[in-house]
Amino acid sequence: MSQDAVKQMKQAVAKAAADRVQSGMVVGLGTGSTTAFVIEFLGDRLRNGELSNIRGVPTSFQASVLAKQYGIPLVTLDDVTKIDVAIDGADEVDPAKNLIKGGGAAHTREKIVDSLADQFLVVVDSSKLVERLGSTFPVPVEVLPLALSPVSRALTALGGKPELRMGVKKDGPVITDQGNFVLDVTFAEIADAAALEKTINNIPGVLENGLFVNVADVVLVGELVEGQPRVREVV
Ligand SMILES: O=C(CO)[C@H](O)[C@H](O)COP(=O)(O)O
Repeated sequence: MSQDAVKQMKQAVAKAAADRVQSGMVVGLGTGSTTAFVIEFLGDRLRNGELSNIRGVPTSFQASVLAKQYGIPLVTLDDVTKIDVAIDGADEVDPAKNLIKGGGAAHTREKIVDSLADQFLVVVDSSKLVERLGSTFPVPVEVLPLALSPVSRALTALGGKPELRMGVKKDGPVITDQGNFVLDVTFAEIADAAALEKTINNIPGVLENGLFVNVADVVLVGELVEGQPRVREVV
């Protein structure tokens, strides 16, 4: 599929999600290329007066920068007791709306914000839909640097193949917004994603992993039908 086709799907689903936000809402702002369009469309709606008084809770440095650029006031988790909706992307979505996230190394903050929201709305293009989690994307695991070796051994003992995520346009490993490393862990098969999510998080030195089981409420999918962008909801 061409880059342009993927962009059209991402823009269509981002617009549909941004259109669901109402004035006065506190909105969790996800990370990635699809949510970048969501933030842009929210900014458009604020600017043209369609929307007012929203506040954003960013899930990453990227989301903060974009929100400031598009005029969305930001708050922290100390400032609000309620997030009305969180809008975030995903790397894989299974038929039960379970996810793998963390392609942008932001899954730790994303899981906090997305889990707190009254509604967690996932925005993906159709290439992200899979029958089984782990079939196209490894499980990202954020790890404290000092625990890299023992955590890698523990993940290998679980049947995974951990690989330290390396930077692009940077020598050395990716450093998360919290100052940690990311291990991308490939599993031959993930039979029980809920159990694996808990097991990985129980390894000392692991901050969070990218399995999001029973967190998503709504999944919107951007697709191209006969060359035209269309959005549908996973039911
Ligand atoms: O989990 C994420 C970042 O940690 C992203 O939401 C995920 O990688 C999807 O990104 P994109 O919208 O660019 O495809």
